[in-house]
Amino acid sequence: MKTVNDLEKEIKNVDKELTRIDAEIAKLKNQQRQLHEKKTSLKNSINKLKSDSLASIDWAGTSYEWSDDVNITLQNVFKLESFRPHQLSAINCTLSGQHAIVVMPTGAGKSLCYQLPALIKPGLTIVVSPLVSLMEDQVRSLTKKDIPAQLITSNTSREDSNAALNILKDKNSPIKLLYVTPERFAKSKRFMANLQKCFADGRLQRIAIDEVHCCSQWGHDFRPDYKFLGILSNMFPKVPILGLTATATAHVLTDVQKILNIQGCLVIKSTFNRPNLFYKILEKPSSQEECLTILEKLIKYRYKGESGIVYTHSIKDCEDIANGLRKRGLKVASYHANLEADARSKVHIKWHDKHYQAIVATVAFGMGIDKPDVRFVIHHTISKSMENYYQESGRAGRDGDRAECVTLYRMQDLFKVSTMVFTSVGSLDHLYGMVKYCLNGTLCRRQLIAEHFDEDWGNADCNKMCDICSNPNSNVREINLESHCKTLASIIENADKQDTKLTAQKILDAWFLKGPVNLRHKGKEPSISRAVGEDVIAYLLVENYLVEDFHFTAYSTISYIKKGPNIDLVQDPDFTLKMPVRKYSQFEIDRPAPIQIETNDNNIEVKEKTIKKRKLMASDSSQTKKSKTIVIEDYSD
Ligand SMILES: Nc1ncnc2c1ncn2[C@@H]1O[C@H](COP(=O)(O)OP(=O)(O)OP(=O)(O)O)[C@@H](O)[C@H]1O
Repeated sequence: MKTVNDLEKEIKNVDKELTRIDAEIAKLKNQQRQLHEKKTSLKNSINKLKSDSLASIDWAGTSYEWSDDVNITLQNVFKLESFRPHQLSAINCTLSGQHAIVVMPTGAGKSLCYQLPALIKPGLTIVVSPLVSLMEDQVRSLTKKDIPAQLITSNTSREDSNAALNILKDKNSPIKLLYVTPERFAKSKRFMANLQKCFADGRLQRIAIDEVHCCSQWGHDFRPDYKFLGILSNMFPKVPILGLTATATAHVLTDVQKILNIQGCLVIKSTFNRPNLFYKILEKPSSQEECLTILEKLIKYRYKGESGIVYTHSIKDCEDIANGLRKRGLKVASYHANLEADARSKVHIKWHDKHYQAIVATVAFGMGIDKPDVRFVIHHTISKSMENYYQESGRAGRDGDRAECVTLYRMQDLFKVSTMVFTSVGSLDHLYGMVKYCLNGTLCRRQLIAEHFDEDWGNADCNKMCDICSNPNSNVREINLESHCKTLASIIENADKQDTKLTAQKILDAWFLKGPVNLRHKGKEPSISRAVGEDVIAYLLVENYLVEDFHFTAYSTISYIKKGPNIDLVQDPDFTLKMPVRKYSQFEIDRPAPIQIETNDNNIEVKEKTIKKRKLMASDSSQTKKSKTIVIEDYSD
């Protein structure tokens, strides 16, 4: 008979064995993980090789069997003289029946890559597009060119929708492009059945998927219904898929190919630099009235007679600002998600036709704004990421002429946005990327955008088209942050002891010896201005010396500030941290903006529009001299 001791000994041995097995399992799991990683990396390498081998083909050639037709269609139907970079490659590739993803910046001309091929061969091109306004715009502009195009949206009447669905079945239908939302694939069995019929009849020529990054959760605009599009490549073999996006991060592109099941396809990517856009950060005043004055002056004087967009953070802001500007005599309209689809369409059209000078919008006014002459995009509040900022500001200057992207920044807006986005994974990092762009006072703004897209543009690529490069001689003052960090940490610790949470404003108050006496810093008032103090707090947040701590109340979310993981570094005697102090460069909000783009060699690339204006000016002898000067400041408007 075994004793308790014997049994306990046995348990110990079993435990030992279990520990050994656990260790073995952990080791095997680790090996398994490594093998999975290796497999993924090998698959990626195969896809990359496939993609590279496709890329080695001369897609921009002009000796394809369809090349003559392509050229004639470009000139006679689209009334365009020549292709923009990568358009011809995308067209030849998709006409060859290859899957491809085209990555071009906003306004670079992605639509032509599927609109033109649609006219070259018989059959129908399906265009998947996420937004009704985008589809309406495109169908409107195609119809103007006598290109037969149709759309089916949730706003389409039952009758029109039936007619549109019949296009898929009708072998004699003249329609060349049919625009649908991704929801149509996911939710309408009738649509899918008709599409299968279209394929069986050999009429399904191509599937173009606009804003294809919406497939990926890593993209900035994930739409669950886009995932459903993954079935298309198997369901319709040999029908080329052409994905188009302005989102270029490698992660998103790989993910999109995987979801659409077109790994190893040709990826055509152009640079993201938009040389005609001038980037500028303006200091945002604290009161709405002062903000309105800035917007009023910009729209009335700097952008006199020009079209633009003012992006706002919320529907309330959007309405308030639009009303405020209207009271100041400006022709503007608001655009946001609470407006009926019909009202939104009307606003869009009236803006397009210059009845409204500017649209004051939330980000609901988004993809597919096909207005080439947008001369300004003003962000009244910062975007939630650099990716979003690039897309939103990129709606300016699609015609290639100079346009301006102005962002009004102040620290408080960081919290307006963070309290709205913090629940989604990675959103704070994205927002802090945007804040870094605004806080930057030394690096070319274009360079910061380039880094975001894994590109490298030298200063020459900017040509003084940002507020930093256009003002290169300003002396940059740096301030040491070590003692400020310590002060801010002690303010937070002191409040903690009193069970009080501090917002950034309260910390600023305590730091500048304002607000409740018990929370105030015990030392001297800092030698910097409160505006620089705001930048210091924002800087320490984005660099993880401070962190936001979100709390819900019944009506809102509050962002309190706590010490961050890096704050302990301050204890190290060798610790140093410097922040360049921003200096706002001169920017005349009440005089017309320049209208030309400078080239590398400091000559002026006089745009067609400028030449026309110059000709007008030359007829007035008193102006003739001015028209010949090198730095052209055009105030003729
Ligand atoms: N080859 C070309 N020559 C001159 N203009 C062109 C050419 N291709 C396109 N465009 C014009 O450029 C403008 C922008 O084109 P498009 O709407 O296709 O851009 P996009 O890349 O699709 O932008 P987004 O990402 O916002 O959808 C349009 O006004 C279009 O007519």
